[in-house]
Amino acid sequence: MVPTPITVRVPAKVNLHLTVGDTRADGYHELATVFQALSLVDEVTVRPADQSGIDVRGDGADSVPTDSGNLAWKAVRALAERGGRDPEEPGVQLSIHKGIPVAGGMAGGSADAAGALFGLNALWRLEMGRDELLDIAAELGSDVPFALQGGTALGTGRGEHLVPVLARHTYHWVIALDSSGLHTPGVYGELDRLREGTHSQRASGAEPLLEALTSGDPRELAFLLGNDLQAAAVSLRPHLRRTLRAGVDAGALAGIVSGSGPTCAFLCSDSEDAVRVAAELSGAGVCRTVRVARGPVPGARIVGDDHADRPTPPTPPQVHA
Ligand SMILES: C[C@](O)(CO)[C@H](O)COP(=O)(O)OP(=O)(O)OC[C@H]1O[C@@H](n2ccc(N)nc2=O)[C@H](O)[C@@H]1O
Ligand SMILES: Nc1ncnc2c1ncn2[C@@H]1O[C@H](COP(=O)(O)OP(=O)(O)OP(=O)(O)O)[C@@H](O)[C@H]1O
Repeated sequence: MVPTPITVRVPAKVNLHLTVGDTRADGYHELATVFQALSLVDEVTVRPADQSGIDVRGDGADSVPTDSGNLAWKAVRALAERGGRDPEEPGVQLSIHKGIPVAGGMAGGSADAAGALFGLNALWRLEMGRDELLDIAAELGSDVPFALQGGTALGTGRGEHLVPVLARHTYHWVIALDSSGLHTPGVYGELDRLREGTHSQRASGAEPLLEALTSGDPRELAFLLGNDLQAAAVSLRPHLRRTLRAGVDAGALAGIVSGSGPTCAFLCSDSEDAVRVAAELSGAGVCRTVRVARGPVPGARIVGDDHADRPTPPTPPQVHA
């Protein structure tokens, strides 16, 4: 019997808090970050095929590689290696539908890699558990483990060590997409450059923000959003200053550059406010387009299968019950 294709939905992320520490010997920066998964998603479909291939549709699809440079294809190879399979025998067709902006600082490539891992684990019946998938994910990129896990989580190391944060409340966001992407290593490099010879300001610890997440009051959270990479993204794209101001002028509680940017995320009081802010921001001419999103949402999950097929982990430790 030919296995049916499996489609996995995977969320974008925003860093509610991101402290960038020193550069490590391996070239990565030590991070302390709080991720939140948003309802802006990519869908990754995996199906057996005579010849392996990748097709990409949706927003920004033209700038996504369809060869071995695609992070989702690297995930196929990594999973095959770990599972003792030949990824070409039989082949795999990966179909990616992009809803997450490409090179936007919302971990779109990481989401696709997580989707490929999760989908193929099911398609190939490898039955790898959560920890093994997270381990492979971390080898692929710093943001990939969070795309698998979703929700809200504290990330340390280079961002790959996760502790889930229990956030019972839903937050409403407006996402402003820029006309072209930013290269993540370039943004870290710009931060290093800005910091050279200065005692630059670093975001303070994440504890107050974790505290605010337990209250569920978006006003408390808005006050504590912070991203060390924002200064670097704004330095590379000075017009982001105007975008950030326009979102707040439109009625958002606060605006922040998402990760390495250039996407900006605006926290709003409630869903109605988010729709109002999105409409006004869209008319302000400061970004390519806007989206409304909510968070937190779950990590990678098979479409049409909300309960089964997720590797069931032992309950992980949680910050702030
Ligand atoms: C900006 C964030 O999205 C915040 O969550 C992430 O730190 C980036 O994660 P990512 O895109 O998965 O990054 P990776 O693929 O692991 O690394 C890409 C490049 O970003 C820089 N990088 C990334 C993570 C980190 N902790 N320090 C770094 O300096 C390095 O130059 C690295 O070569
Ligand atoms: N599946 C993929 N989707 C998007 N881009 C990909 C993918 N695979 C490889 N890439 C390449 O990676 C680059 C960064 O893409 P991505 O959308 O992951 O950036 P990002 O969201 O800023 O990443 P992050 O927030 O994790 O730093 C793109 O310019 C593209 O060339």
